[in-house]
Amino acid sequence: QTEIQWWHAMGGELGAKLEEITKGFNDAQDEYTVVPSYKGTYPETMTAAIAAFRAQQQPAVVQVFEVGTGTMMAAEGAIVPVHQLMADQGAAFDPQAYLPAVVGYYTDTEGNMLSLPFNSSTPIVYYNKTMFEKAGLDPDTPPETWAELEEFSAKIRDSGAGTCGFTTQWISWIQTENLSAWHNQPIGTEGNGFGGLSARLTLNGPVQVKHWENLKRLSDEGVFKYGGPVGGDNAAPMFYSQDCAMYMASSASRAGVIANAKDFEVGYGMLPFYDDVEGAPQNSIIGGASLWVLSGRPDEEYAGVAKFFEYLSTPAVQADWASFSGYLPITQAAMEQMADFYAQNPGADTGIRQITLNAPTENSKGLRFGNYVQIRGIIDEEFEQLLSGSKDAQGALDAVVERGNALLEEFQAQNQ
Ligand SMILES: O=P(O)(O)OC[C@H](O)CO
Repeated sequence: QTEIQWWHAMGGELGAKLEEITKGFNDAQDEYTVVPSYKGTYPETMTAAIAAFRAQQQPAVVQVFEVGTGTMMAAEGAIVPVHQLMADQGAAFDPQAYLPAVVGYYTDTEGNMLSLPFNSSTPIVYYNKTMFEKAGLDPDTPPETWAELEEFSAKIRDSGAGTCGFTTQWISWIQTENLSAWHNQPIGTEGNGFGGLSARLTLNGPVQVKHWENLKRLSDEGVFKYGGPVGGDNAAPMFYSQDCAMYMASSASRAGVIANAKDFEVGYGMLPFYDDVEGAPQNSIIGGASLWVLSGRPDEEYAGVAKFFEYLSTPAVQADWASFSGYLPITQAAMEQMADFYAQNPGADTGIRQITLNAPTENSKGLRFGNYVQIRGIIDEEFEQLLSGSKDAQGALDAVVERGNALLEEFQAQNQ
């Protein structure tokens, strides 16, 4: 038997489901055993894989979050492009089967898909219907705009239903990148980096500045509670404990929310928007991750990886994973299989409706920048400067642009 190492970043309920899916493949044939290993957060998993590659101890497959795509695409000798792997191994692979928002993200400028889409998400609003009722709010109506979100938060706090209006995961992904796409604002030049390595950040525009200013004010007022850097791991507990009535998080936080919302009913809503921004709401962008194949492993492992990827791409596996997790159905076929599930689980389709709300523009089809994992770290650092009062919103976002652009220049110089 050939063992195939798969490093991933899925913890909790998602990790358990990933192992169950892998077992399904291992049990169905006897040539290969895929061994999944949890390596921590997305940035930790990516860093571990890069270090392992340098030490020639890399796994065959690694799960890399969507914002690592620019860096992975540039690492030409280190990766085996998925379209090439599947062709070399004579495996079935149809990039056209994937939804356009997904294909575009993982395809190079020649139209080749370089990694295998596996888990695509988008951020949504989870809200506590039980707290809404206590506050005299309609439990079936989530806030549509930021003004409503503030109004609802005031009612939650004034009525004593909760101490905090809302919290959020990922200041970078949700409150900066998606905020921008949702309001049809660019975050960088060259179509948010899709046009090439000369792209530079522009995420210090008036809409982003106004939004960060609001988050600072709401934080000072106690309406918003910050969940911490990177994914904002402290946010979920504040929602589960019913301190905060609303929680902006990945659609794939659904599995965790269902498991932890023991004493209350959960509602689902789209991200709020500013109704004075023309073109909002536009569409949100994907998050999550894809599977990259690393070079330098024995040939027999690649034959097994191709078989495993065929299995992961079947509509049944995709639909099972998406229904359980809240990740989006990433192929047309999986989406069709999920029609009954969506009909029986109101709100579970919020993410897919939001990401397809309008045809994507240059500002809302995603982003592709090198060194972006580090740039996300800068976004977190500057947001904390804002919260502590050391900088105002304009100053913090200007600093993100200046420091981020230095990293983009460095990346361009190294990869041209
Ligand atoms: O938690 P996920 O898998 O939906 O991913 C969230 C972000 O996209 C990570 O960059």
